Amino acid sequence: MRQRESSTRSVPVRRQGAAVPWAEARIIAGTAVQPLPATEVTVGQALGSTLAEPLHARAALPVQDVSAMDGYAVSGPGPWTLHGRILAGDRRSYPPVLPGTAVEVATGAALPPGVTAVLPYEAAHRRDGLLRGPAVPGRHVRRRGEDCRPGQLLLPAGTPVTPAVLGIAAATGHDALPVRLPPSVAAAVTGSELSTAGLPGPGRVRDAVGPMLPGLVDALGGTLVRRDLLPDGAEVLREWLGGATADVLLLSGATSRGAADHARPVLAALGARILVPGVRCRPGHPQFLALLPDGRCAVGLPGNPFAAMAALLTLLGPLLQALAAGRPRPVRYARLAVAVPAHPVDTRLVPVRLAHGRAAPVGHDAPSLLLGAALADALAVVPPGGGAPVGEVELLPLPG
Ligand SMILES: Nc1nc2c(c(=O)[nH]1)N[C@H]1C(S)=C(S)[C@@H](COP(=O)(O)OP(=O)(O)OC[C@H]3O[C@@H](n4cnc5c(N)ncnc54)[C@H](O)[C@@H]3O)O[C@H]1N2
Ligand code: MOO
Repeated sequence: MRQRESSTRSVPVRRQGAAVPWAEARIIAGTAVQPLPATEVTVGQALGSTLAEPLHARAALPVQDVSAMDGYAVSGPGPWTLHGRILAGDRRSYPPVLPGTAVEVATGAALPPGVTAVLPYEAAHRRDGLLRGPAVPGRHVRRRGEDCRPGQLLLPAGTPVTPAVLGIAAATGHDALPVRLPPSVAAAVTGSELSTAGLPGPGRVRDAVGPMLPGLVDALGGTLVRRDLLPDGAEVLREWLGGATADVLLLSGATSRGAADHARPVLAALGARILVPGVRCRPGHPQFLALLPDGRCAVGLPGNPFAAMAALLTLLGPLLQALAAGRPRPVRYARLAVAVPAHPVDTRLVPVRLAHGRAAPVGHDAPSLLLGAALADALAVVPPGGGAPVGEVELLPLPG
């Protein structure tokens, strides 16, 4: 398995209302919205957000010459006579270390002028009041600014704020960071047959989409701030859309063209423009992307649970990336362990396990069933074409 940057391609013109090829649907989602406004938060609050501006070092690291080892800071060739001890954090000012003398130092201790090397305890011998050992000039001395200079560009805007980013920001003197917070997502899971507890039974289907949403949204870079289970009905959906204030709205179920499938007509009545009317993929072809008059997007997820997951990974990822103005995530590829038949015209999203750089299909991938996805590490993107795919396929990683 290896990684590549995703490429930017132009979107061809096509018949209005027709389902869109999978890759094109993702490009449309990734260009449908403007980035959210930037905000300043403390370093402690920034995890999971995206840098809105480049991060520069506010100070040199290290800020002064320091020892990289516990031992003796020596001047010139040995043997040396030993004078005093300096610990990390010691703010007293020490006189220069003269040739032929040494001072005991802790790792991180500031080195006085005149030090030419640090001799670790393990390499030092003390006898007859003298210190001896191999002190190569410059060895175990960390010079001021050798890790980074003040003002140095450390990270570009668009970098996801990970634990390491918090650490380097704090180390170079930042207390607050300009970021774009993870976009907020509100979801309406629709279906009068759905229940949230107990056994499924005649006319009762346990909601399998709702429980997936927090983890999937989080893995794609957003935060699920609201999740409601709604009965079928145009009015209830209209009311929900009117009250949902999140950056992105998700509707699961009701995406198709049946008597209880209200999502598209309700959005049309609200003045939404359908950007992606359907996606040429399996499962998940009834998914859609709509642009509301206020500039927010609504994503329609098919009710079948594995189809809902496939749709979420297809459209929500690029949409959240665009809202956060995040740098493109590396695209992962792997070779399929066995030949997987391609569909003549639709992209297939196939649950696979990864081992030894190969992707092996796990089966159990009916649109209504999440067992394959639960067994899998990723969904393999098998492009259309009829014959068995050759070479590598793109992977959509699954959280966990
Ligand atoms: N005439 C057509 N019918 C259908 C088409 C089509 O193209 N033409 N597409 C089929 C495909 S593919 C899918 S997927 C579904 C999508 O349907 P909806 O999004 O309208 O969803 P529902 O009809 O409400 O439900 C479909 C199925 O999934 C079950 N479901 C719904 N929500 C959940 C949930 N949260 N947890 C578990 N199961 C859920 C629901 O009970 C139905 O069995 O349309 C096909 N029909
Ligand atoms: O495409 Mo549906 O989304 O097969 O289950």
